[in-house]
Amino acid sequence: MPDTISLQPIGRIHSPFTFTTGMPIQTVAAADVTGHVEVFEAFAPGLRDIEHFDYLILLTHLHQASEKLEVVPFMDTQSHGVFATRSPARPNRLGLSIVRLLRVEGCALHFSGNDMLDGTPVLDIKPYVPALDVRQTERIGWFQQGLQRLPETVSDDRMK
Ligand SMILES: C[S@@+](CC[C@H](N)C(=O)[O-])C[C@H]1O[C@@H](n2cnc3c(N)ncnc32)[C@H](O)[C@@H]1O
Repeated sequence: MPDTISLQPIGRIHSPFTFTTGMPIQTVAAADVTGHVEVFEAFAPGLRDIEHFDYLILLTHLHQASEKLEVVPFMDTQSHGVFATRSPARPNRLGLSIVRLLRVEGCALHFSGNDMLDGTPVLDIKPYVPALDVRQTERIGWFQQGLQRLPETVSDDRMK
């Protein structure tokens, strides 16, 4: 296995958020906040048929985050191992945002549900398919309590 893997962004996020402080922490809590993915021209053929999906999974590089192994998540006051959280500060700084596709204009994918900074590099886009992506589960760890905070929690700069 290689020690490092180099990835090429396929696009970038256009978002109203230029600072992490005060912005939404998850797309599900920011359903009214719009943005768009600018897909770079070289990747345009990969967009064929994408307009037939309501939701997309955006895999992003949260480029302004730091890399941590233990964090106090936005929705908790206790520290957790980063892999038990959705913290942006993590090895490789990968983000996963499920967004609602509003319309496609050329290489621009307009969406609602936005928890990404302006300029966030996009590494991949996948269609969200409930039959593949949804599981019923009761065991959600510390989120069992933490999710109660989701509606009123916004980001701060602790992940820098
Ligand atoms: C908690 S993460 C969740 C991201 C994604 N929904 C996930 O679960 O992987 C969302 C937060 O990441 C931070 N963030 C968003 N875009 C970023 C970027 N490009 N660089 C650094 N931090 C970013 C903001 O603090 C935002 O509130």
